[in-house]
Amino acid sequence: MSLARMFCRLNGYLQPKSKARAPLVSGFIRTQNEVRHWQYTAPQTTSCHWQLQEECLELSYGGLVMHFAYVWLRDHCHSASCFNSKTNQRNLDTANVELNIRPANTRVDDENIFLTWPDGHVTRYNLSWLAQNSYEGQKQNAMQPRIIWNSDIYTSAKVPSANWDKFMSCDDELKKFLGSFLLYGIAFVEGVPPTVEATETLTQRVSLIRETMYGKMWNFTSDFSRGDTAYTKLALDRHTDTSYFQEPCGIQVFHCLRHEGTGGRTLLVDGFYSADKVLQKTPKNFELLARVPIKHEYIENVSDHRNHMIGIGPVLNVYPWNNEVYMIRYNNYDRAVINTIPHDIVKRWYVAHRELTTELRKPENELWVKLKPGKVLFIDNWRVMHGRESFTGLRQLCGCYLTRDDVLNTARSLGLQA
Ligand SMILES: C[N+](C)(C)CCCC[C@H](N)C(=O)O
Ligand SMILES: O=C(O)CCC(=O)C(=O)O
Ligand SMILES: [Fe+2]
Repeated sequence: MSLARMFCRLNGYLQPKSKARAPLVSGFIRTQNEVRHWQYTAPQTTSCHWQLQEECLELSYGGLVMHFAYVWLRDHCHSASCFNSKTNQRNLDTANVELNIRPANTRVDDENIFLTWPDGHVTRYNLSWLAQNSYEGQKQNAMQPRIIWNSDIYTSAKVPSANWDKFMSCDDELKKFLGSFLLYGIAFVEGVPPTVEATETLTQRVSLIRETMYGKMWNFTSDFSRGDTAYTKLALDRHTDTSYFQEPCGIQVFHCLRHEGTGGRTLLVDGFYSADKVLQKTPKNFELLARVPIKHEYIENVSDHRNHMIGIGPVLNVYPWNNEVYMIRYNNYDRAVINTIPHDIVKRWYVAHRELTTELRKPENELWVKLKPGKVLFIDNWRVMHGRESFTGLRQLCGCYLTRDDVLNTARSLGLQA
């Protein structure tokens, strides 16, 4: 199949199937149930048929017809000399594999297929392993299960908060917490002691903390101690943080330790939900937001703090192979001068940006919460936008950023798909 056709196929399956899908979940982002439906299940039968074709091995097993390129098969040999099963690393030098290699001999037993290569080396492939790792068995499983939400969807899901004691002592509580975090992009823990230390202890159960120029744990008020509007009492419109990093921080944690005054509620908006709306309504605007590179910038010059950060990338970051949005950079405060695209595209980009903003600002998409001492909020900063209402009085907010890979690692170690 040509590469162009492959992308066509992938994109085809991303097209919103407006009639077929459940109304409250996304078309291009599949729901947990749909994913379950697609997941590879263990074969009912062990019978296997194979055929050596010109370029590949055709294998039919467990209800799947699969194709494996010979060079792929040689590269994926897990014999002791080709693969170190202690480190799970490849020993074989792929560059030494003859690109047109073909097996000289083939045999099967109940669970395996054995290929003998021209130099006499024998590879054993477990049939279930092949099925699980085949393109045909894997392709529909590539997306992260997630439920995109507006305020109603999230509220009626009644996602329970985790409880501090259980969270710290019981892996199952952590697993439930991370499960809902992965699905919704936000999750809460309640009953946490209102201190920076407890907040740090809590987050370290989930991940390594990502240290930035704001420090490791931060604890701030409206004292303008840093050159950023976050350190004032002003309202902040919905945004993602650290859009000025080449890799924006994956997760943000907030714990309001104190507030003696009014206002200061936190606003949360699922960016993936709005991106999906743009994709459904005006695909060409989605395309512009996904292709036009935009700079974000953080220039700070106060007392000891001298920082100049630049991050460049589209507002909607999509995987090129399936067009799935995996990260949004949306911060109108920190967006830098646009000088890398010609004026006619600039105008079209503003139109697209306006459509996304209109979606993000629809009141039905806004989830408002008042953070209180004891209630810790985790936000997927690649997906869910946050903002705040202006406030009066003393308000102290602590928190940190987390490294995304470590959060996902913890989720996987507990048996979640991440
Ligand atoms: C969270 N903390 C107060 C430490 C930093 C705030 C960073 C604010 C910046 N404008 C941004 O959106 O990234
Ligand atoms: O004060 C708040 O609630 C949040 C401010 C903010 O956007 C941030 O610190 O990233
Ligand atoms: Fe922020």
